[in-house]
Amino acid sequence: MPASKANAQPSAAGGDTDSEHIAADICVIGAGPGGLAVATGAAAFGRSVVLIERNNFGGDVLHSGCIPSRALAAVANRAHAMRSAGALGIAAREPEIDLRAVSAHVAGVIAGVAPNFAAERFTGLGVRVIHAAARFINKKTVVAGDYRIKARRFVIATGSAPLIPAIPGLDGVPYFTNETIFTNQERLHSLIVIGGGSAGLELAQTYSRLGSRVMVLVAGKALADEDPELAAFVLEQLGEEGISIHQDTTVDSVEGGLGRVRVNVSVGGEKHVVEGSHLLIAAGRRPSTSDLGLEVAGIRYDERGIKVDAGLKTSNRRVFAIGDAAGGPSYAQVADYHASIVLRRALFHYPARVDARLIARATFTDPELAYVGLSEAEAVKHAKKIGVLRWPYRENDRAQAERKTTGHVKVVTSRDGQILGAGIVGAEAGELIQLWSLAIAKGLNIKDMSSWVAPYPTLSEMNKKLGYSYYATKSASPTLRKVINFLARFG
Ligand SMILES: Cc1cc2nc3c(=O)[nH]c(=O)nc-3n(C[C@H](O)[C@H](O)[C@H](O)COP(=O)(O)OP(=O)(O)OC[C@H]3O[C@@H](n4cnc5c(N)ncnc54)[C@H](O)[C@@H]3O)c2cc1C
Ligand SMILES: NC(=O)c1ccc[n+]([C@@H]2O[C@H](COP(=O)([O-])OP(=O)(O)OC[C@H]3O[C@@H](n4cnc5c(N)ncnc54)[C@H](O)[C@@H]3O)[C@@H](O)[C@H]2O)c1
Repeated sequence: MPASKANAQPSAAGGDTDSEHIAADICVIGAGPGGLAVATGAAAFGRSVVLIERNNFGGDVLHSGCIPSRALAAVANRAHAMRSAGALGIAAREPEIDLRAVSAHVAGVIAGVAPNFAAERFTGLGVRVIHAAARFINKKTVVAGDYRIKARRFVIATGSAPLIPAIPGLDGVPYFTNETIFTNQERLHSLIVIGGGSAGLELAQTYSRLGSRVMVLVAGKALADEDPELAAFVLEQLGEEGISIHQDTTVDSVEGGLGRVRVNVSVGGEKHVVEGSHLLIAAGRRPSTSDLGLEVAGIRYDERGIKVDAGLKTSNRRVFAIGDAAGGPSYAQVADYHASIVLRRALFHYPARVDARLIARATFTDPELAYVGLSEAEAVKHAKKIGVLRWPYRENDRAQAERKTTGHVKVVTSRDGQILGAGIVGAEAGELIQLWSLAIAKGLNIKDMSSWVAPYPTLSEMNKKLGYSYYATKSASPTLRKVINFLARFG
């Protein structure tokens, strides 16, 4: 998109006594990871950018998602390490947890990360920042506070909010969501979690390790979007830690009050009551699309999000939608990836399209669960014959040294070895998956995965050894297969 000289900086066009008129190349609505990445990229290429945020810069990532959940989990995991230190020869002990200090730690981490998301950082790049709620008033104009913005392109990056299921009685019972739980300083004696996705299970394990008795209620299967073979490791570990996970459970109603919650459920036609002191709703997301004036802007949407094509264009050709607002998988890296596509399209007219196979994801339970590319079930549809390779953590020397032997690496290939998908469940899975992300992005063959030298002893060696094990699957001789598999351990 060419930036006319007149538009090199957002300009006050005047003409209306009540509001300032601004003309810009790009107007971004929402300052979460998606919106900020678009604003940064467009400003870096000299485009005039208006960025509108109605709340805090940083969106869910900084205030109510990724960062506070990792910070709180860090405390919980340290507490768990103290309780389970016996295996390493250190006297195990029950940690004394000061929840006020924990809360200060979480706030401190947010404060430490906040400068990366601060409004001043973006004004410094030449972005014009408006603190107000944005709304379209026609197909070409957005109003925000006292401003009317006309732009060549608009980018909706308004994210999502917790989905609160229509459960009878819920209105009358206090509950946490991700927007409130991270500022909690109260001891949660027993926590009922409704929802068995990433958010529900990460928080279930965190609170369990902080000392709460935790029960998880799930409408279907827990971690239903993940490879069941890998998810089973996570569910088993949570079970071993005393978290009760009730799958295929219908929540009929909720009753009670502060410190005393009763959830009436049905499982296979039988009625049960689950009681706890507190309730957390982690039942999915609702895209933030209301009050945006999408109808007057001619932008189609439904309850899952704004409708976009593979290039993230909405039904209004001037407007893109990205990240959680555009439905699809809800991850910060998706919002960021979407931003890169919009930038290529809007700035360079490059016909970039979303390729879902490239998006790696990780659930940060212990063990972590990470995946990239096609699942085994999807791969079967994609390629007539597939190969599945596995490498267990217990065969890795570093995993043995650190007593982190739970889990395995699993890779799905085409018949000729093209890497179609990879999943890892175990320690540092979110880090280890990244090599496979690169392999898939670059179209590598599984044979390439044995052509590099890894430092010893590292967990990353598992990725390489799995590459070697491919040769064993190709050998017709059972003896040779055994030899290759044996040698792979030393490769
Ligand atoms: C508990 C939890 C943990 C998570 N952990 C992870 C994780 O570890 N890794 C990961 O990748 N993802 C994680 N996510 C998901 C991740 O937070 C989201 O996918 C990501 O924040 C989406 O980014 P976004 O830019 O689309 O929207 P958001 O981050 O939601 O930002 C949208 C912004 O738009 C603003 N806005 C909305 N409407 C308007 C309006 N009308 N006018 C002006 N501004 C507006 C909002 O105030 C907000 O600041 C987690 C989510 C939850 C709930
Ligand atoms: N590590 C990460 O990257 C990370 C961490 C947390 C959240 N997230 C993202 O944030 C989003 C929100 O996470 P989430 O776990 O809330 O959503 P989700 O959609 O992944 O899971 C929702 C869960 O709630 C259950 N559920 C829904 N309604 C229910 C009801 N009435 N009764 C019982 N169970 C019910 C579903 O069966 C499912 O298990 C997800 O899309 C996820 O990708 C990512």
